[in-house]
Formats: sequence, C-alpha cells, structure tokens
Amino acid sequence: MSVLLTAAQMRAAEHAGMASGAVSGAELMERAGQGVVAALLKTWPNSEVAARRAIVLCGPGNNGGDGFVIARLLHQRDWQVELFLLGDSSRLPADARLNHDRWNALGKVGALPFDAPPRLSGGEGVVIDALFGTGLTRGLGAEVAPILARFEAAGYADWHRVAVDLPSGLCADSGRVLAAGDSPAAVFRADLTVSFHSAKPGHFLAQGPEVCGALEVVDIGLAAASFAEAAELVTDPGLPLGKRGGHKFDHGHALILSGGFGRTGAARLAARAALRIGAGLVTLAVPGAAQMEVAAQITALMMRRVETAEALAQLLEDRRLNAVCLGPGLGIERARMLVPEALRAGRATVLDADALSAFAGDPEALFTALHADCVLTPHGGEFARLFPDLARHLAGPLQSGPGFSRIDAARAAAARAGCTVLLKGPDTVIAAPDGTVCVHAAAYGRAAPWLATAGAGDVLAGLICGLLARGAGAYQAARAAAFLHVEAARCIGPGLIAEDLPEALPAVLRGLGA
Ligand SMILES: NC(=O)C1=CN([C@@H]2O[C@H](COP(=O)(O)OP(=O)(O)OC[C@H]3O[C@@H](n4cnc5c(N)ncnc54)[C@H](OP(=O)(O)O)[C@@H]3O)[C@@H](O)[C@H]2O)[C@@H](O)CC1
Ligand SMILES: Nc1ncnc2c1ncn2[C@@H]1O[C@H](COP(=O)(O)OP(=O)(O)O)[C@@H](O)[C@H]1O
Ligand SMILES: [K+]
Repeated sequence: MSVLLTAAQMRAAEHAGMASGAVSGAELMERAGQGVVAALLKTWPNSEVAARRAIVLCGPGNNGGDGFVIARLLHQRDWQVELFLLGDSSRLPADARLNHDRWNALGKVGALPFDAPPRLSGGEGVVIDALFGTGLTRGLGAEVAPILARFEAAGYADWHRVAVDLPSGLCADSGRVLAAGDSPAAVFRADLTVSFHSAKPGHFLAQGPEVCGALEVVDIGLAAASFAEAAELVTDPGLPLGKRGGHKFDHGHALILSGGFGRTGAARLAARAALRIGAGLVTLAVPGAAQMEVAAQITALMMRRVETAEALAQLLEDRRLNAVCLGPGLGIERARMLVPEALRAGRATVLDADALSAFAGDPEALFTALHADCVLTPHGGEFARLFPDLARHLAGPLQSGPGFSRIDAARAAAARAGCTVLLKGPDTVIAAPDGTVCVHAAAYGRAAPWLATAGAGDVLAGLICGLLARGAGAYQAARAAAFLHVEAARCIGPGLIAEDLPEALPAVLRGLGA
C-alpha cells in the first residue's frame, strides 16, 4: 500500500530513522542528492552527453543541502555547474553546512537574489530548484519570487526544470501554492519533481500535479514507518471483483431512483454502470410520466413505478433490494420527498447530485438521517452547499503552511456526516467517519481529463451502488469505484462520453483478472 506522508510525518520518519542509529542525516542527504541525479539522467539521458550544464538554486534549509550534493555529483560527472545560495551559509543547518563546505572546495557559491540571471555558455541545460521543500511555511515573497520568474523568461525555454522534493512555493500537505500577502502566488514550475521515501499529499492534490511535471519518488533507505492517520494513495481496486458462481440474487439488487420525463438519462447511466460492475439485478424507480421514456431505452434493466415516498417505502419492503442510489437527474423536489424515506429504510445508499443539493438550506437535517452505510459523492459545488465552512477554508489564498487540504476537508465532512464522503475531482478524496482516508488521483501516468464530461459523475454513483449491492462496505465501494471509473476512462481515451464508461468495464475487469 502506498501512503502519502505530510511534512510533519516525513520529519517524524526521518527522526525515527536517525534515532534508531540506522542512518545519519548526512547519509539521507547524500542519498537524496544521488536520487535526484539518477532520476534526472534517466529522464533526459541525452543531457548527460549533450548539455552537461546546470544552475542549482539552494535555499537556507536542508532542501538547499540536497542542492549542494546534487551540484557536487554533477560536477564529478564533468558538468558545468553554477550554484547560488539564498541566505547566509553560516546559518545553514549542520548537514546542509557540511555539503556546502564540500561543494565550496569544488566551485563557487553565488548569492541570491542575483542582479542578472546566470548564463552558462550556449544551448540548453538543467535548472535545479533546491530552494524550499517540506519546510516551506509561507509564500515566496518579494525576495524569492523574482528569482523563479527569471527562469520563466525567454532564454530558458530549452532548459529542463527539476524540483527537489517539491517545487518551491507548493505546500507539501495541500498541493496549494502559498501566497505572500497580496502578491500573486509564486511557484517553480517543474518538468520533473524528485521526492524522497514517500510521495507527499501535495504532489497529488490541487495544483500539485500541474506544477510538479513528472514525479519520481526515490528510496533513501528510511524504514517504512506506519502512521495510522496517513492518507493512502489508491493504485488498485482494493476489492476482489470476480464472481464466484451463485445465483443473480447472490450478487445483490440495486435500486436507482430516476427523475421525471426528459430527465431520466442520468439515472439510466448510473443503472447501467451498476449492472456492468456486477450487481445481480438493477431496477430503475421511475415516476409514471417517465415510464414510457425509460421503457423504450432499457433491456436488461428493470423498471418499477415510484411516484411518492409511500410507494418507495412499499417497494423497499422487498429486502432483496439491498442498495439504493438517489441523485442523478432526480430533481430537487423529488429528492426532498424520497431521500428521507430511502434513508429510513436503512439500505446501503449512495447520495449524489440533487440528493445533496436538496439539503443546501439545512444540511443538519441530512446529517441526522444518514447512517454508516451511506456514501455522499459531492463535487466541489455540492460540497460547498453541505459543508460551507470547510469549502471556504479550502478556497481563497493560503497564507501559511502547512495548509488545509482536500484530505482535511473530506475527513472533517465524513466525521460530521457520519458516513463515507467522496469529494470528486481529478484529485478525488474518499474519507470514512473514523478518519480513514485515501486519495485517488487521475494524474501523471493516470491522467484522464476526458472525464470532465456530462454524466461522468452519474456513472460513478452507479458504480458505487453496484458494488454496495454486491456486498462491499461503503468506504471500500467508493474507493474501488473511483479507481474503476478512471480505468474505464483511460481505456476509452479522447472522445470519451459518459455512455462509454459502463461499456468499457468488461475490458477493465478482464485486465484486472476479475
Ligand atoms: N525529511 C527527510 O527525511 C529528509 C529531508 N531532506 C530534505 O530536507 C528538506 C526539508 O528541510 P527543512 O526542514 O530544513 O526545510 P526546507 O524546505 O529546506 O526550508 C526551510 C527553510 O526555509 C525557510 N523558509 C520557509 N519558507 C520560506 C519562505 N517563503 N521564504 C523564505 N524562507 C523560507 C525557513 O525559514 P524559517 O521558516 O525558519 O524562517 C528555513 O530556513 C526536504 O524537503 C528535503 O529536500 C533530504 O535531505 C533527505 C531526508
Ligand atoms: N479533469 C479530470 N480528470 C479526472 N477526472 C475528472 C476530471 N474532471 C472531472 N472528473 C471526474 O468526473 C466526474 C464528474 O462528475 P460530476 O462533476 O458530478 O459531473 P456530472 O454531474 O456531469 O456527471 C467525477 O467523478 C470527477 O472526479
Ligand atoms: K524545491
């Protein structure tokens, strides 16, 4: 299992490693520098031959210390290296100071900020950002921001840009770029970020993927420390998805509530996803006026007429209907009428879209009715309607680090709601009320920008409902669905529309050996 370590957790892992006597700070720094150089040469094998020139920007802490190691290792490979330090070398922490002195025996230490940008003779090269890493506590101010701006300018277009641990300016915990007063938030925009031991939440959340470029995590010989509160990075479905025989009723019966005439598409998408992910049976509950519309467009799906809360209660007397989904295309009025009844029935329940927005004025009424087998699947707007204080905390400029993150927001929301919350986005976060949390990022090698298309969220709600019907727990169903949703999108690629997602599931499941 991959975990994402916050700045504080990373410091604790480092201290534990050093306190055990297994490794010293200087050894960790040496391995960090070696890791960056190895990743750089792996990414741009030609640069070793063709360019062999680097500008290294070092900061006042241990991130700067890594920079001194990198400068020395590149120099030993006959690279032309220019190094610049922000701050006073006499105030560097011990390991960084040691590596400063080792570098100083080989080359010069220029001062930052510099008056004119350095110009190593001709052509392209590599800029190494070793200004700030996990110790960044505030936005890059007037002293530092212009240094980064120099390398955005013409003349460096052909240069490769490598960030050590994190691009300077990016908050390790939240993936947000820190602001300094009223100045525009400044950040180093990397082509490659090389981090150590474990990825940080900031590499995957918010602006992280956009400013990190590619991400490499290198081993620096720290033992795997276990932090109960650390977020998991989702890289697999986490559930057995195959069917091992049995009758269709052994695989559950999902009930998807549909909206009225002309608004049934969203529920049909969700229903088809629930069926494709393996629910034994799936029924659409439809108001009378929409019956003809739905009947004309379904085959394996079933349909029942549900006009009122009483009709829903009556239908749910059939205990075989073991998972319910409300929200996609449901309509606010119909949601207000049906959600309380569905929750009273106590089935595993997914609430999405209108089923969430219906409670915008009174989220407490929803929280009181929810139970532990529920999953809420808000996008950012729906999240703000139910949890306005948490959404406000996430929005707006971040003035000091470590910053409030989508992990913090989803975790607080799940505790308040008393059920699983899946906060949607390219950086989807899933949290359970006990604080268990995971991040499913459609980023780097798993980017799926084609998912930003109408109806994609309806399919996700249907996937979760189908997995609930099959007997998965709320958190596990949400986690697996987020993974499968992106796998399906990646299977189709550009041109994807929401209808394609359920149809891609057989290939995805086959690929997973289900
Ligand atoms: N953990 C590990 O296992 C390993 C860690 N390693 C490396 O150490 C890095 C962490 O080092 P770190 O803790 O010294 O913090 P770092 O990021 O260098 O910055 C702190 C300095 O910056 C300053 N400062 C902050 N914000 C500022 C601003 N906006 N503008 C100006 N100044 C600002 C801050 O000043 P202060 O806030 O105290 O005033 C302080 O002086 C980590 O990212 C990794 O690269 C590796 O060597 C291998 C093993
Ligand atoms: N750029 C993106 N990369 C990856 N996934 C995305 C992206 N944009 C949206 N998604 C995903 O697509 C789905 C969109 O859901 P939602 O916002 O409810 O849209 P709709 O209501 O149209 O279905 C969510 O699961 C979200 O995580
Ligand atoms: K950095």
